[in-house]
Amino acid sequence: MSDETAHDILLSARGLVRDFGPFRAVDGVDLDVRSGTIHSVIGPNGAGKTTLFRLLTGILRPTAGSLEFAGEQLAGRPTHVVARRGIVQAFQTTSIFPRLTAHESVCAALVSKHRRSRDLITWFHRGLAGEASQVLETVGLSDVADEQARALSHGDQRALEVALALAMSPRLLLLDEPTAGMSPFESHKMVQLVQRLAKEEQLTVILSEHDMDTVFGISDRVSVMHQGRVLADGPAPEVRRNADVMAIYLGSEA
Ligand SMILES: Nc1ncnc2c1ncn2[C@@H]1O[C@H](COP(=O)(O)OP(=O)(O)OP(=O)(O)O)[C@@H](O)[C@H]1O
Repeated sequence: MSDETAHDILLSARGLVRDFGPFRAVDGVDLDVRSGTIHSVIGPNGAGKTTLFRLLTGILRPTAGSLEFAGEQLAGRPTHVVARRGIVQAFQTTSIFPRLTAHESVCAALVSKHRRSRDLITWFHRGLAGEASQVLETVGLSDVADEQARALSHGDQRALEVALALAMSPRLLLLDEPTAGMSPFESHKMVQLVQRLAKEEQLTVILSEHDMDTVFGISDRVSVMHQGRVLADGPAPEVRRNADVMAIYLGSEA
């Protein structure tokens, strides 16, 4: 990767604000996310991370502020437009189609991307089937492609959620606590998957995560939120040494 590419800013938020009635959950957030990097947003419970993600994906409209993505202003645009531009969040969606197999689930996501009905003509279906298999291979689920989503292990269900997001061909993938509830082995696999997506698929990733070993093991850059604001922001090793950050975590984490 050239120096120039490494420093391309893919997403740039300025002064993002989100109020819920009189309460300001996100309070003037500036965020620059560089292309091809893994950027973590951390902070104690209630810091505003999930609300920030909802602003980035268009689920929530900002009360104020701007959001530029790949040179286009996206603040306030609806979520399907934001997704089509390339910002996609992996959600816990496997419960929606518990009886579909992993492969059928990804096919369904691809159908929705291609905006076709489920009654597909055969050639198109074959194309989708191949594409779905590739996506499952990318996330390491080829072996369980024909298992029902509800029968997969927790770790594999979370990998399937990533697969469903990848089916939308994102440029920027958002992951909210991707290792939550996982065993150490499953967490390790998820971390490897995220790293592979960034390196081999040239994806940019924003993730929110409570496990600090995961955060500092995986991230290029880290933004620390506290009470709706970004308190610290920079390369991961720098943020780790930041005394204010340490104080927040020592003060808030049990
Ligand atoms: N729809 C809403 N209506 C009112 N208040 C909300 C709403 N959504 C979030 N909040 C409040 O905004 C604050 C930030 O919440 P948010 O979920 O963004 O924090 P978080 O950093 O993601 O926390 P956690 O790590 O616990 O998920 C919290 O005080 C929360 O109660």
